[in-house]
Amino acid sequence: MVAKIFIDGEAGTTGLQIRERLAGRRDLEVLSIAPEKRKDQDERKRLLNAADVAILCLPDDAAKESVRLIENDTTRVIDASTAFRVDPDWAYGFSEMEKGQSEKIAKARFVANPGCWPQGLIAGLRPLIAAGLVPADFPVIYHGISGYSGGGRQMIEDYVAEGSKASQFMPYGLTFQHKHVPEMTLYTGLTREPLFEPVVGNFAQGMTTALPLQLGTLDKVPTGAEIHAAIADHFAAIPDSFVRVAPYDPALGKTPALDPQAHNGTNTLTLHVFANDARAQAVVAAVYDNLGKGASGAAVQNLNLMLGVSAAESLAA
Ligand SMILES: NC(=O)C1=CN([C@@H]2O[C@H](COP(=O)(O)OP(=O)(O)OC[C@H]3O[C@@H](n4cnc5c(N)ncnc54)[C@H](OP(=O)(O)O)[C@@H]3O)[C@@H](O)[C@H]2O)C=CC1
Ligand SMILES: CC(=O)N[C@@H](CCC(=O)OP(=O)(O)O)C(=O)O
Repeated sequence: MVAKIFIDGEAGTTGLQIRERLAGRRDLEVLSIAPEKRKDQDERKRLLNAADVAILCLPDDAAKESVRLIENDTTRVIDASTAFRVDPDWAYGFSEMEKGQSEKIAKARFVANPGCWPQGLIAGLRPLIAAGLVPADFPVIYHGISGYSGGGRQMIEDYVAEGSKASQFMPYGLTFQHKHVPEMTLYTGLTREPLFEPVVGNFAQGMTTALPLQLGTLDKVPTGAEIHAAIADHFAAIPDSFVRVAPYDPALGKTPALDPQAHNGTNTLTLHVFANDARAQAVVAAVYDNLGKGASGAAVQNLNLMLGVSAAESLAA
């Protein structure tokens, strides 16, 4: 069977990248909307209801509207927005988050694709809380730098227009109420909200995030090797994982592998552990493409799970 896919918001940053990733797939038919009708409710409704899977690449309010426009019981949905990420009726689309998550996604009718920023934190912290190395009420600080495509079409246009005059390093969200905080809290297993300090850089695509850990206040201070082992063991047990864990090297003080653009164009997320046991300090860093594993790559990974297509098959399709 050839599955019909409709990308609502196909002309936007995330939608375009999904289209590119699906180009050449013979197991799918992409239902396209005429550019002049892309905000026409009747035409979107027709296509949403004709699709086997609708992928929503829209602002939150428009994504909620698309879900309301689906009148049948069959169209399945992957939503790239923030609208449904902590909704218990939606499966969270980070398949490597825990054993069994990919099966939940495969069976789900509604899948909320994860936010770009939350994935680096969930990937690095959830295994540490689950292993009891870091308590659930730990005062977590999480920060990182993202390429400007993370801000969508408008931010891309602004940065391109300003060119080299645009800020190289622009911290934002300094009221600490970023829309990703609820999702970060829920899926890491934290009982206290993390302090999140994001930065946009003057480059288009890619991100590096960091979770610094001041471990000296804990009754039992985990070593860097224990932190690395908990994370590596978690991902080793996940089939078809796109999350890699770099080998642990306590002597490594700096590494070009932390370049935010290192994984651009891929669906890979790599975790790195750095630690100084004598100082009871560690950092878990993540490198990935905000438009890859952070958005469109994850959406295609989830689509493949929902259609029962393996990653290898999808490349061959
Ligand atoms: N960029 C990123 O790194 C990531 C983005 N996301 C999320 O994915 C979603 C899409 O983001 P992104 O692709 O960056 O955003 P863009 O602004 O690049 O694209 C959004 C698209 O939706 C269209 N659109 C807006 N309102 C409507 C509407 N009412 N009906 C139909 N189409 C509409 C826009 O058209 P027009 O431009 O003409 O207004 C545009 O084509 C957002 O919810 C975002 O938060 C998730 C993960 C990462
Ligand atoms: C650089 C930049 O502005 N990034 C966006 C996040 C992009 C993203 O992936 O957020 P969603 O998944 O929720 O869309 C932001 O911080 O709001």
